[in-house]
Amino acid sequence: MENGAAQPVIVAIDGPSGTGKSSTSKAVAAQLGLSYLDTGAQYRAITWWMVTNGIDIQDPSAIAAVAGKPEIVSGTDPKDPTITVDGTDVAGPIRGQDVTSKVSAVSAVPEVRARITELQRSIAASAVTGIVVEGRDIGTTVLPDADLKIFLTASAEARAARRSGELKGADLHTTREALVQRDAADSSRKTSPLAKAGDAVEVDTTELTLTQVIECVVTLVEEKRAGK
Ligand SMILES: Nc1ncnc2c1ncn2[C@@H]1O[C@H](COP(=O)(O)OP(=O)(O)O)[C@@H](O)[C@H]1O
Ligand SMILES: Nc1ccn([C@@H]2O[C@H](COP(=O)(O)OP(=O)(O)O)[C@@H](O)[C@H]2O)c(=O)n1
Repeated sequence: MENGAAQPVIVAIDGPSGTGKSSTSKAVAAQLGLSYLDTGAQYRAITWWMVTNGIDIQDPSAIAAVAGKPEIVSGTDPKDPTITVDGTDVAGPIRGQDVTSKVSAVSAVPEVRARITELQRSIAASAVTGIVVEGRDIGTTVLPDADLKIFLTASAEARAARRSGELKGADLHTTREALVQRDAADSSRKTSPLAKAGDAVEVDTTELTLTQVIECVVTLVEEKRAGK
């Protein structure tokens, strides 16, 4: 389109846990009038369903056999993102320790990834003004043609401190160990591991405030839109 009629803009934000993906993505999307998709919430939601239905998390073939069953719906308003499974609001339970400790095993199963990836692509394709999609494999696998790809990083210490702050004073060492372990599992799985796309812009957020990270990403999106 020419003369200012904006094309939908697709922004992929990837990175390990606690680098600021969710906070940054929501703020950038709200500021720019874009939709927002938290793909981690979708993997957490399918994990919640597996746990609730007594599926053996150690058995990839058992997970694969039922991967198509739960209906996962994501609300993409950055000011009020929602997530339901078969009509039940699971926004609270998916953040619990039980789901967090099992999500890497469930999300490593190729049938789970195929199902969720298809859902993510259809949500992105239907975003009228565009969308900010955050996760682990968005730039590499889900939306390889995204207009802008960002890869957020931060030291394990900074990420653990941020997370234990959220978990109301959870032990820093335990939080750090769990986080590093989950990153290792996510980075080493065979199917679309956590990885930086070759054409992604890497932003180390260790020494940046959240406001600085948001400003940085908004500027990058605006530069892209201006055709720089
Ligand atoms: N640059 C930053 N500096 C300090 N705290 C941050 C920064 N970015 C995010 N946070 C805080 O760290 C926590 C984790 O951020 P979040 O956006 O959920 O990360 P992710 O989605 O990558 O796991 C949140 O409490 C958030 O407010
Ligand atoms: N695109 C994605 C997003 C999340 N995930 C999985 O989902 C888990 C939870 O993601 P999340 O974004 O909610 O995690 P946090 O960064 O919030 O801790 C990750 O640890 C991955 O196992 C994935 O495999 N691919």
